[in-house]
Amino acid sequence: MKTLDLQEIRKQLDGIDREIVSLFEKRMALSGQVAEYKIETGKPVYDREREQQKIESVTGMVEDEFQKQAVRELFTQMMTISRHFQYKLMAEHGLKAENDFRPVKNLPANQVRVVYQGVEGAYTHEAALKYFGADVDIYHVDSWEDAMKEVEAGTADYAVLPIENSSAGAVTHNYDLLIKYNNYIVAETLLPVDHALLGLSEAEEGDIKTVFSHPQALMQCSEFLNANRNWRQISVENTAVAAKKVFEDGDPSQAAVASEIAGNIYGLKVLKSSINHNKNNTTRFIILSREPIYREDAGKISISFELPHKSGSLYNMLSNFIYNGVNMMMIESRPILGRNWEYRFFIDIEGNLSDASIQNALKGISEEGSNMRVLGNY
Ligand SMILES: C=C(O[C@@H]1C=C(C(=O)O)C=C[C@H]1O)C(=O)O
Repeated sequence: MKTLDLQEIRKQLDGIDREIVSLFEKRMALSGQVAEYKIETGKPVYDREREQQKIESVTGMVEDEFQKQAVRELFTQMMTISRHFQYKLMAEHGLKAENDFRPVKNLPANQVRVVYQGVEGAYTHEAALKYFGADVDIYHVDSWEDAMKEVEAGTADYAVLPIENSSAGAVTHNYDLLIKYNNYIVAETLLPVDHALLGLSEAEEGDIKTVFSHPQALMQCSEFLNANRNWRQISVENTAVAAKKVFEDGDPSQAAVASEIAGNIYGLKVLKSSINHNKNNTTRFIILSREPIYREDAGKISISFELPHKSGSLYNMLSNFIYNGVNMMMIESRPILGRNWEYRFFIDIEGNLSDASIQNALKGISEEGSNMRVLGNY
């Protein structure tokens, strides 16, 4: 008896679904006609007001609260799909998201000037040497922000900045600087980071009372450092500055957390090597240029955008990747200054700015989110 009922109900469901699919196809065909109109008139795909009216009108057609919510979700999804279809048609007409980026075979490398924050022996210095080699003109400034300014002003061709560490996570301040300055990420380099506890030549581990380093390095070694409860941990601008300070103060109760290379440069002894708890500790550094260029074979794109403080807005934005088959590699959010509890998102995706699928996804995000920026393709 029960099986018979189920079969009967399912037959009815099948009939309704056939109608839904046929209506959906008709709806999409009309959406295609709207796209043609938009191509001719230069109107954008996304019409926020029309979508709001549509949601109000269709939710008004049902009484029950559960059904209202269901109809809202259903139509939000249908209109999202309809927009993606329109972006696709626009791209086929050669209408893509505008950007100033130029593809290049190779990044300019002749007689370039490279800036980093810190002093000699800082990890960023190592990263700059690793990426550019020892033959280019590498100099340093006091802060990450100064490094960004040097590039924006044209005093340096490239800046090297840490952006993410495999154990301590994002270098959040540098995400904010990516927004504040109009520089572009043109490359990245990974540097294994192995911290040592460094002291004066006459010092022993038992003498130590104060440890200086960059807060990121203190975090990466927190298990070791926190096991020595009587040590005071003090933050300074960077690890090499810490090493320099310990040498200059000449106090055997002081130690620095920095690389063994920095220890060599500043004449310090290794009291204990490899004190970071993650033995694969690696920092990702980005290379910035004021020129919006990308290597033809670049495979990763960084973007940022802001979203209305509304349920589902991130979910809807990410559908631009899903519908275009774009793989997302990383997402990070930062508070927007002056707008409490609103966030700016930073996303890395796989792809090249010349890919049609990427152009489609970016067109969608630039229309539907606010202040979308392509930070670089590298
Ligand atoms: C179809 C249109 O394009 C988009 C999709 C909509 C829809 O599918 O109903 C509504 C508004 C637009 O964001 C349109 O402008 O009417």
